[in-house]
Amino acid sequence: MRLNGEISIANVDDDDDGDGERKENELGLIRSPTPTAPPTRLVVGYALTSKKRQSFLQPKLLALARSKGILFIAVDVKQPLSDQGPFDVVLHKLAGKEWSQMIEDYGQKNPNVTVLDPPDAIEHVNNRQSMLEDVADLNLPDYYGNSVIGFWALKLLIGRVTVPRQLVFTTDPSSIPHEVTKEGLKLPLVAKPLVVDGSAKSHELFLAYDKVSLAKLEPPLVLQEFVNHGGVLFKVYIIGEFIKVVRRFSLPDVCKRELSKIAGVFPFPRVSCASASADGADLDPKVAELPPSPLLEMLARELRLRLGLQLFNVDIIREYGTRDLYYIIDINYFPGYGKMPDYEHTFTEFLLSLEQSKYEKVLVA
Ligand SMILES: O=P(O)(O)O[C@H]1[C@H](O)[C@@H](OP(=O)(O)O)[C@H](OP(=O)(O)O)[C@@H](OP(=O)(O)O)[C@H]1O
Ligand SMILES: Nc1ncnc2c1ncn2[C@@H]1O[C@H](COP(=O)(O)OP(=O)(O)O)[C@@H](O)[C@H]1O
Ligand SMILES: [Mg+2]
Ligand SMILES: [Mg+2]
Repeated sequence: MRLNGEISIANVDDDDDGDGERKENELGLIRSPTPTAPPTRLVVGYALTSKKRQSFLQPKLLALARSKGILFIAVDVKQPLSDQGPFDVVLHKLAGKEWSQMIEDYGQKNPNVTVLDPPDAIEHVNNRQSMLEDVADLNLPDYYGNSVIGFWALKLLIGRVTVPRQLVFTTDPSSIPHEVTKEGLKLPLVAKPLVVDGSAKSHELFLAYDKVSLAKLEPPLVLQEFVNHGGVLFKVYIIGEFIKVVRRFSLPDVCKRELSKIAGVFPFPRVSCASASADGADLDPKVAELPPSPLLEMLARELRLRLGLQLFNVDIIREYGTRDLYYIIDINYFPGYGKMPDYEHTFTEFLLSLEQSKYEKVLVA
């Protein structure tokens, strides 16, 4: 922590590419980007892809953070982390074992630095099988004090959360039709690459209308039952204890008639990723109604603890025709926060809360 801003020295040449981010000088000292900048309270090192830097490190975030004494500094992934900084927080989303190992070692050697988030926790949600295991295991009665009354009150008041049935295939696509029949998975099915590695390919999904065509798919993949949900999904952004839910357009429902007439597997575009939000759209109120806040709060809290992550979002759909049956279909580490309304305020507050909790720990110790 730099409550006194003791290592700041003024140098207007600091921000040499004009992006508002702070740079280090040759001595590794951190300098204020403008002579009037407030004292440095928190130094955040970031290791992000250029796509992520563009979408996340927007000028409005950098400017607000700077006004609160938070500095963002690019990590040089080719140099040892311990030779850089010093950082209070390291924010990262990069693929690869080498980086994971580097950040893991750094976190262990520097327990005072907050690494957002631990690489093993990220790896867990980068696999479409393990990402949903924690949801499937959520024990709602336990959460509400193990009482039968609590369980029913919860179900009636705020709804049920589950995951679609799914199977994993790692080899031999020719066995898929038989396995799907044996396990009684219902058509249509969504085929998703097993591992999410940030590549476009890991988001190439298919909708399968018949079993025979499933043999054409390329493992490793998961096959997940498609759940009709009225074409709208809820993206629940989590930043520490903060939650924000938005509506996004999703795939349209598939009716029985359509299913009986069509055969094949069809790629579909990343509908829900489009920045066009469904929030202002003229939607059926039953489809548009947001999941109840207590449900989202419970889910976010429980998942944050179970997953060991502070930065993630969850894609939730509500089964069409039900008022309260929710399915979690996807969990993303460090998602596109840049599309979240007011993200710059939320993220800045979050970073300051990390500083505050460190400060409180020091006082207690
Ligand atoms: O999986 P869905 O629900 O579509 O959400 C995606 C994933 O989190 C992407 O991460 P990844 O590709 O690692 O899975 C992320 O891309 P980046 O992290 O590469 O930016 C997208 O950010 P935006 O493209 O900013 O929306 C976000 O919308
Ligand atoms: N089981 C499902 N039922 C209905 N629609 C689904 C299901 N799984 C995925 N979708 C649709 O496909 C989109 C992409 O799937 P998702 O699992 O979120 O993958 P990605 O990680 O690429 O976003 C979702 O936003 C939703 O529109
Ligand atoms: Mg998704
Ligand atoms: Mg995803």
